[in-house]
Amino acid sequence: MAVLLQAGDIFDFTIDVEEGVVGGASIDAHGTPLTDEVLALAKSSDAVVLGAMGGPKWDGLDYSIRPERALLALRQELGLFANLRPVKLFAPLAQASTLKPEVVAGTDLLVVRELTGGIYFGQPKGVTTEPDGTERGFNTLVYTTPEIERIARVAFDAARRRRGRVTSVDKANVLESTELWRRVVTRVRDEEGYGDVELDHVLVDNCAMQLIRDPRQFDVIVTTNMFGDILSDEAAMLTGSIGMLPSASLGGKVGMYEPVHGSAPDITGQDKANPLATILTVALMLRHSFDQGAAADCIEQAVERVLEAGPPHPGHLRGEGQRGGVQGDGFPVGATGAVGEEMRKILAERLFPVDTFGCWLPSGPPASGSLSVRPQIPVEVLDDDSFEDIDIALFSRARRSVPMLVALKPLYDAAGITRIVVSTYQSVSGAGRRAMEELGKQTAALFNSQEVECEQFPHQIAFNCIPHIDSFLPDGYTKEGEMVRRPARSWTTRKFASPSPPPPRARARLLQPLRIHQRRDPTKLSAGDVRAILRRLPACCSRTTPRATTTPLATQATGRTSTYVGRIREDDSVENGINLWVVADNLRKGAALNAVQIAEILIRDYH
Ligand SMILES: NC(=O)c1ccc[n+]([C@@H]2O[C@H](COP(=O)([O-])OP(=O)(O)OC[C@H]3O[C@@H](n4cnc5c(N)ncnc54)[C@H](O)[C@@H]3O)[C@@H](O)[C@H]2O)c1
Ligand SMILES: CC(C)[C@H](C(=O)O)[C@@H](O)C(=O)O
Repeated sequence: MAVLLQAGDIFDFTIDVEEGVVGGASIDAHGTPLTDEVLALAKSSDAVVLGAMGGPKWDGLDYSIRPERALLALRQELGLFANLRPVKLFAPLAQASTLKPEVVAGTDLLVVRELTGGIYFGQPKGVTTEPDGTERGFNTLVYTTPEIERIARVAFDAARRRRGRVTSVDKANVLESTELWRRVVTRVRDEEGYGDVELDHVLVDNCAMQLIRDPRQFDVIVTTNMFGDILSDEAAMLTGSIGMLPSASLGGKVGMYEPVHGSAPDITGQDKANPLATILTVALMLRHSFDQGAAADCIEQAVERVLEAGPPHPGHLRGEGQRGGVQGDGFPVGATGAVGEEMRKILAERLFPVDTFGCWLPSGPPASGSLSVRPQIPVEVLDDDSFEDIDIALFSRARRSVPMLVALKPLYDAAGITRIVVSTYQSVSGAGRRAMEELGKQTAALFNSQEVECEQFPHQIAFNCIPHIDSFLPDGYTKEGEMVRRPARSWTTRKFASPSPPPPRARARLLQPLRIHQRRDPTKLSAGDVRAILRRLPACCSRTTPRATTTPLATQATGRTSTYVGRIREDDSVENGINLWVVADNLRKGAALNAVQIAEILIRDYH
């Protein structure tokens, strides 16, 4: 949901989301895996995203009311006969597969699985008892020509958009129904104008072997319901984890989008499940059902960049919960402060590859209850010996200039900048946890008509804006102003102007909007040029608002890693001037993430 909402934010679309309960949760609540209401809701939607269902709790139930029946019923009721399962190795995960990297490198195939026929739905089926007491279980593998024709067309059409090659997988040497499958697929190719698509037939047992021998030989694999189920789980391991595989079930009016994996009951509640298959499934939905190809591309690129930034340990990808990369310890310093807390969250989110985490405090014992991390991690006081046997120590101070420079660097590279005039509006969070607590206390006091107490700030900060931050330097500027100027100066040898007016401390809790007047020389950039340059940055670095007049808001950036840039205008008060409005999460982007990203680069490039 968070990915969907954020994609909507960036690409300016809204998708109304309603949730329905299916599978085990529905059995528990309503005694049936799929209620009429939820089926009607699915039918009246434009698309359905399905979470996995099933688990040992319901395994003893009669087949007709098992959780998985909901899935099969939805597929059948929605007419979703074509299940597309793209199997693409993200390059950073070549090492994550249990197969050799040189075998899996370049894997990019599509399994087109027939989804509403075959042995899953064939009649008769069941378990009967013979007169002598012997039990007899049976299912029927049945396919009709129309069922095979329509899935063959899907495969040929898909191959035309890819590398033009279809491998049809069957068991025609033994099973009559799949001998029919082979004949019909060949006829569709020859008689329906798909002569440009290369077709070959492979027996399923051979295909299972070929997939792990040389996956690059495959482009599109089209196969029956059960073979598709099995081969796609096998193919998942080419990508490093079953937690990487999305799927789209198509064919009816409403598309359904399902990660390939199941409910992973063996890792329930352990915070180890890989969410990327579901995230990539949302991308497929945006592409196929909502014509939002750009948003889908952006999500897929974001996944790739996350994997590039810090290759997670293969075990963690597969849900084994190990961490690797650096066989040692990682310690954030000052980890109980606001920045430290944010840094710990980021380390966990990005599966930062170290064996163990600990936290250092610059001095004194941790205040009781100040560490709310789960799982509990050790906190030590920093001393002269602290760095012994430590692989990575993360230090961070809030850098007001970081978000600003994210936006300015590409403009500097493209056209040069001679002068920047900055007005920064900074949040209380930049002054640390105690300052944020003071804001909370003062706000509560004011609402209760009580006197406010000022300890962290020289003046009341709640419902106020203090027009300077930090102490004054002899030249009349503040230390905080210097913190904006200094990094910008070191970034380029050119001269930068002083912040003007002096940066005020605003009462917003978390965010740090920066307003930049920028003049550059010698190349002239229009507002459109600037927008185009910033749009080319990866979404995880910077986002421009969809319309020229939209101003990014503090609330938009809260908890996000991007720098948001909007209201890009030409400034006619100076030659070649540009005005930008830049917003970022002060703690996350300006302070905590930076140190973590630097550590990730160190591990990636130098470890
Ligand atoms: N679409 C669905 O709803 C769906 C699909 C497959 C299985 N199932 C159901 O799920 C239950 C468990 O089935 P299973 O164990 O055979 O298959 P599974 O896919 O749930 O798990 C197989 C293995 O892969 C791991 N795994 C699965 N998803 C993962 C993820 N996102 N990240 C990391 N590791 C992951 C699991 O921990 C497990 O070790 C069964 O009840 C089955 O019917 C549901
Ligand atoms: C849970 C089960 C019914 C389902 C299937 O066999 O289709 C699953 O394995 C899948 O791959 O989606």
